[in-house]
Amino acid sequence: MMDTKLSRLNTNDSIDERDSLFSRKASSSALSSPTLWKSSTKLNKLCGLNEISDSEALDLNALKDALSRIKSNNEDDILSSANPLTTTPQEEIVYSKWCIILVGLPASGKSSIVSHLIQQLSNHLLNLKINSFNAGNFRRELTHLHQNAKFFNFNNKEAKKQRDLFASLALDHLLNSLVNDSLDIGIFDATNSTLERREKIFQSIHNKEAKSGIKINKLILHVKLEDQKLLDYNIEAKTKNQDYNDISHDLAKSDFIERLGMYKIGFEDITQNELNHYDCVYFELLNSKYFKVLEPEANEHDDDDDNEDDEEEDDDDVTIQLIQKPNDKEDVIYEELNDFVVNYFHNFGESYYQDVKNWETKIELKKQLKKLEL
Ligand SMILES: Nc1ncnc2c1ncn2[C@@H]1O[C@H](COP(=O)(O)OP(=O)(O)OP(=O)(O)O)[C@@H](O)[C@H]1O
Ligand SMILES: O=P(O)(O)OC[C@H]1O[C@](O)(CO)[C@@H](O)[C@@H]1O
Repeated sequence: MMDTKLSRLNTNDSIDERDSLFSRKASSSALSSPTLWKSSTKLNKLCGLNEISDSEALDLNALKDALSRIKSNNEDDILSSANPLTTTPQEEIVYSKWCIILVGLPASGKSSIVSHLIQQLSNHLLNLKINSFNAGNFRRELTHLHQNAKFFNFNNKEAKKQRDLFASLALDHLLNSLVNDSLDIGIFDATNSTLERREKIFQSIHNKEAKSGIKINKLILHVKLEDQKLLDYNIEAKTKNQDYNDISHDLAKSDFIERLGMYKIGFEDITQNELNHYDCVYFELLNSKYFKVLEPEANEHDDDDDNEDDEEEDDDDVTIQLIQKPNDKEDVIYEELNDFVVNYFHNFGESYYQDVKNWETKIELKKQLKKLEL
């Protein structure tokens, strides 16, 4: 293990990516066309927050139909949420293929970090084809309705089936894009909260590699949030996302907190033992500030072997922790990914912390004003 000081990259763009992935409206397509769903009467009744309290069954056949449409329609890019993919044939560069699997509770910052990742890598790697595939966007686009917190209850078997289906639609779309070479890096943005889900993901990637003969590098990016102030800010931002259009702020907030509670109960943390079964790199980003990097070779080491002195966090001057120094890989994408996580705080996290601070100050001022008015 070794400690390293973070260093600033030249690119220090100011960022306000709040809800950028959610506010990007998907382009029109067969999938988003309302006519596809006209026959599904159940869908019309599904989970309006103000209307009904529980999740009802989705028409799974209609969704499977949607899946086959995705498979047969490659230019259908509705639900991926990044930059347009452009390449100039004469300048075409051959990159290795990567699937980045996000793991993390709702509002931990996954989608925000994904948009930062896309921004940085697109800036640094010429003609890189990178895109994110968000399971929540598939849910929203395919149902056009608000799912309330009950939909995220892990004991709700029907809802779980549906969530798994939306996730598999997103993953399928991602993997197809990788093997048909319309994509170099596919980012799978979902909570991916359970061991069962993660095993399915790795199995799907394995099957796709076997069928296509194309090597897909795998990376888990585990986004953790343990700072209550940051979480409060994120939850506030979440009340403005597409799940809560036309819902009052207070109702949206309490519903999202309930949703988060469901996920906290159902979430299965990634263990060393689990990682040992996957051939993947593992990055962890805690509070958008501290990180860990684990490479497959290092996965056999037990965490307990780590020297406790090395694990001290220095809040004033950001210290990062490397479980193992990454090998000198020649893969330019690997280098960039590593650079992204190592320098995340200086390039992106710092301005996010500033936003949170400003928000807190605003709230404090409002409180003081209210007191004066009384
Ligand atoms: N690292 C970050 N940088 C900037 N803003 C952030 C960051 N993390 C969280 N936020 C803020 O918190 C909000 C919620 O975070 P985000 O949507 O990225 O979480 P998420 O883990 O993708 O949530 P979900 O799983 O519910 O979709 C964002 O809209 C943004 O305002
Ligand atoms: O299928 P999973 O892993 O629960 O993740 C997808 C879900 O996560 C969320 O982002 C949680 O807020 C939802 O928008 C989405 O439906």
